[in-house]
Amino acid sequence: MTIETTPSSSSDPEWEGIVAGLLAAPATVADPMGDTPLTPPWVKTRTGWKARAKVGRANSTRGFRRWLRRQAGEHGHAAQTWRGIARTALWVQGVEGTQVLAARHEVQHTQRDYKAAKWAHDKRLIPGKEKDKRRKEMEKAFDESTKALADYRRARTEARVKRAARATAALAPVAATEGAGLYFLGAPGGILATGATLAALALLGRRTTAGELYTDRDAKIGDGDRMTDDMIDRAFRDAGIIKVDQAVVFRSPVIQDGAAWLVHVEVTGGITVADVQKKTGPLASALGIPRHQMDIRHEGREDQFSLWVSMTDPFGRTATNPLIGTTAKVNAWRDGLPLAFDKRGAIVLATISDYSLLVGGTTRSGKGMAIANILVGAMLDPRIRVRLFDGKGTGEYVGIAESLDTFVRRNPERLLQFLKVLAAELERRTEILVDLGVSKATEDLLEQLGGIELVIVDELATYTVKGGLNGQHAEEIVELLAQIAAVGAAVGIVLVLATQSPKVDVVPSRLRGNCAGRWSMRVESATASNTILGDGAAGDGYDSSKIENSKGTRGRGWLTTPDTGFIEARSLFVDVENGDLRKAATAGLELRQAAGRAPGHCPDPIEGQLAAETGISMAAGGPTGKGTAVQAETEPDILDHLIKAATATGEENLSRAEAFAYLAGVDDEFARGPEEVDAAYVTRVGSLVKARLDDLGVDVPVATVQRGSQRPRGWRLADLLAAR
Ligand SMILES: Nc1ncnc2c1ncn2[C@@H]1O[C@H](COP(=O)(O)OP(=O)(O)OP(=O)(O)O)[C@@H](O)[C@H]1O
Repeated sequence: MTIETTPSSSSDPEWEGIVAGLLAAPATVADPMGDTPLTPPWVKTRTGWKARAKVGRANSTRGFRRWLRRQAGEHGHAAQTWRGIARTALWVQGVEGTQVLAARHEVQHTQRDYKAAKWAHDKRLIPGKEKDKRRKEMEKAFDESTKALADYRRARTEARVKRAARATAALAPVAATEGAGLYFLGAPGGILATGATLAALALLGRRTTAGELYTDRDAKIGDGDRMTDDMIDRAFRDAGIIKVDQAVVFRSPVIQDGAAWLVHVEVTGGITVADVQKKTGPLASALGIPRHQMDIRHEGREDQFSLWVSMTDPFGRTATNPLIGTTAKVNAWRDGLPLAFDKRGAIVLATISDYSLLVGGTTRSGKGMAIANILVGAMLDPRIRVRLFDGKGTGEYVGIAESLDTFVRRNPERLLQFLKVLAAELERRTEILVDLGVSKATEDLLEQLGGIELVIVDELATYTVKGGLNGQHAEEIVELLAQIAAVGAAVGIVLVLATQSPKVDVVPSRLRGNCAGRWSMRVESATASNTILGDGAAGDGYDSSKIENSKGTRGRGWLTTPDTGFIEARSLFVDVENGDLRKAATAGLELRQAAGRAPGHCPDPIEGQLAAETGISMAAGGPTGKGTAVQAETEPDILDHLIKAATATGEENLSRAEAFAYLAGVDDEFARGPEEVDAAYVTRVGSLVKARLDDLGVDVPVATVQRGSQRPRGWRLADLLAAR
């Protein structure tokens, strides 16, 4: 099973619209002087405008978020405006206040001196000469006090005049703007003018008290900022990916990809993409976003990659499996089955041609959904024989049993019998390839090999735990699963194994190692995550225990294959409860009927062999149709006997002699009487078979079969099954 991703753009109607617009756009107008701006013509088409509007909307949202964040600090616009008002008030106040204060202080001082001189002068019994002196001192102090008072009054008046002038200078433009606004535009004009005044005040207050101007040099994408070369360089340094003397080389400008940013970069100095991927966590925090909003994708060279950063949670949405509602055939071998979507919204396709897949996750993490996606796709490729072993044993898949080539519920013994037959089938197919001189099945060889075998085992723990139910088969089951997983895909036999107990006793490392596709949904611990993804994966940052436990994260997980490496993905949605899976199964059954391959109604070497060995075929859920490996209540009729006998021959047909011999063993009526001669016996038993078939209301055409050099008459297995 190979996992590939296809850009969702191929299925994105918007993108298709853009491409259509591009094709429909008029040819570029000649520009011999090369002086018109380089604007691709599609930009001016309807779809072009729509795309620009989308980008514009995203930018406005970002701008608003950035503005909101700025408001919280001292660079906020409200803080700026207050500072502007305070600064203007301070300017209007001016420095004259100090002079007024000094003059007032002088007045108080001189008045105190005058009072002291007057008191000294007014004393009695002072000799005349001294009295004169004191009078002169008193008069001098009085003059000084009067002068100081005059100076103070002058300073005060001067200060008032200057303040009034400055206040007028400050208020006049405000009043003029406000007046003009109201006069010319009425209330909206008044609002506009107020806005202008506030903007002017914000401009005056744009420096903080420490003199700093607002700068977004340290801003992060998470702060609502646009991604820039500078920001990426800084983030790489902060995350410790590059050193001070190293730089990130930009192979493209930073472009906007819907609600995300995309840039193609190169790292130097021996750093590889793997090194960068291991630092995803620190890099994401340097950019101020959760790590699942960032995607680093290898691009050809070891040092080149694309960096994609989303403003929103890429897995915060569900995406429905695009095959829901389809009844047309799909080519699972060549095109793949839609399984999940990745961070960039591309559909992840699983092509049933290269690897087996192991899916793990705790209960309610979305394993069932992963299997539902595989089933939906597999149903629509009638070349696939879908064989489902449900270890949970619930009724989950009973509704689609009719469309399954094998359906068995919770029966380790049957799985073991099945795997033994499948291992023999694997050998048979390998021999065919060896004879043809090829190492791997191709699409052209599929028919010759016997189609594609897709074996789904849901809840491995039922089958692989030694101490579990029928634990005596566990060792053999694990060994056979591991062998088939290792080489099966090359001959068209693919396993999908799911477990909700990612422990080594459920998934031994040998089994995991042979499943090259691994998908771990949310698990409880890093060890459990490693049990699915491989040792050391959690240490490298691929850890499914870090996926949050919430409804919105169901179906999310880490997926790894040799083609994609580790990618984070969320399974596509199949509304099982509302019958999506059933609809796909019905469509699948119709496709199989049309191709003469309906489960239980066509030769099936594996179930045929098992029926011969055990007496029960589990095609379409077995005799009960519910996946229980027990014989149906009713007695087998003539048709059952003939089908069983035809399957047992291994020739896919049955001669009359073989049929009579078989029937004689199961029903006394068909036994030869002691006196009966050959001709009489053949005539009697031949008529009896016909009568029994007539009783059933079926008509099985008689065919010639090859037995050595003889060509006796008999029946084909396909005809018998069709009659059934
Ligand atoms: N990709 C997805 N998108 C939306 N919903 C999902 C997705 N995957 C799973 N869910 C929802 O999560 C729930 C659990 O999913 P599911 O039954 O597949 O989990 P599980 O691991 O198989 O659980 P259990 O072990 O109990 O069977 C279901 O209701 C399903 O609808």
